[in-house]
Amino acid sequence: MTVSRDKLQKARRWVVKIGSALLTNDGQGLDAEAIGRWVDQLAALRAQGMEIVLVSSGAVAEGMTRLGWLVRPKELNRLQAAAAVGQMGLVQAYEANFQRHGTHTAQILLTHDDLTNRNRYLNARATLKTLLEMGVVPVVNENDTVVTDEFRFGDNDTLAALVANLIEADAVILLTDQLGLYTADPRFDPKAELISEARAEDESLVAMAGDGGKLGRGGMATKVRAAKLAARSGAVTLIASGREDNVLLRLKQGDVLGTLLVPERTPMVARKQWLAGHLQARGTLVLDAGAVLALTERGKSLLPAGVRSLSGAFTRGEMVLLTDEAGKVVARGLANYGAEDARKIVGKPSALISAALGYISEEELVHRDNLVLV
Ligand SMILES: Nc1ncnc2c1ncn2[C@@H]1O[C@H](COP(=O)(O)OP(=O)(O)O)[C@@H](O)[C@H]1O
Ligand SMILES: N[C@@H](CCC(=O)OP(=O)(O)O)C(=O)O
Repeated sequence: MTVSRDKLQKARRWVVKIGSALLTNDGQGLDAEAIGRWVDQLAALRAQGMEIVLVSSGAVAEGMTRLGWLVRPKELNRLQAAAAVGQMGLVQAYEANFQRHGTHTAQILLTHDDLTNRNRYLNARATLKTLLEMGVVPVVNENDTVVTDEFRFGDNDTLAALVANLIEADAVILLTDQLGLYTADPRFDPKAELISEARAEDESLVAMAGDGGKLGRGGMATKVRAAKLAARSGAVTLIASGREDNVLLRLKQGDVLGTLLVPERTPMVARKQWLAGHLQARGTLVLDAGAVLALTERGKSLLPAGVRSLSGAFTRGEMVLLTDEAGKVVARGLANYGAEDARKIVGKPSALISAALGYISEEELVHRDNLVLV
């Protein structure tokens, strides 16, 4: 197994996207049996301790089937109406199948606006992370009812990548109707060859990736672009056929399937750069001298014991500044506890967290992986 495949295998948080082309069996309505098989695999991955966010297309296609429309309408309002009808079928299918495994699902409908507006972005992030903590599988789609041409993702490959950025997923799995990315569109070029691995930022991929089929929106072009977006926060992207037997389980086992697109920098470096540049700090933790040294010299996580005081109104998962006692910022990082709970545990040894709060999430207040030195 290559080093990069190993990264995919070790990844704990996956965003799995199932495209229209695959879900709707070429316009014959939702492929109920296939959905059942993907859900079985996702439930098995969850049972192995993985966190899964599902991004599912298919609302417009399923709506068209339910309404008896044979041709995809051009008018936005009719497309939106079809999506609203079809979304019911989509969530019913996932809910019923996950119920067989005793797993709850949650419907999340997002627009481009939701991910550019700071408050909505943070709320979407906190909700998704809370659902994952509770063992729920979020089922995400674009909120087709309210989007306008300027503010739509348009394709769910982009949405999947932005969701991966949002929740710092380790990998994005794009399931489609081809075995992966070929050197040219295999529908038109019989000599096209499957690419097993490439850099997500490799510009030559753009020329190879063509448009989608009659149901899908973006084809491989949007998948290649999505891989580049996902790479910003360190996620690897895997494009594979959802029709391969047990494709998700085999990927997790390390089987070499599909096309893997890896960030140029190591995922951890990319993720830290993303953290550093992207999120606005919502609070400040003042560290004692020992904690400053542990972070800056020894590469450690921040424990509650090393914090003298804190300010701000941050919630779990939000960015905080870490300063020394003179007020100099030494690092930025994502807090494992919200301000209210953090106040109850600062200065205390980790062994006392559970007594102070009645629960324990993590023994670190800010984990090393979520921390960037300034
Ligand atoms: N270089 C390429 N390699 C593989 N498939 C390609 C390539 N260029 C274009 N395609 C087309 O992209 C389609 C998949 O994208 P799309 O139809 O949007 O599906 P989805 O709904 O799964 O996103 C394939 O059916 C294929 O014909
Ligand atoms: N929101 C749309 C999905 C758009 C779409 O088809 O995306 P894709 O599967 O990436 O080609 C729907 O549910 O129909």
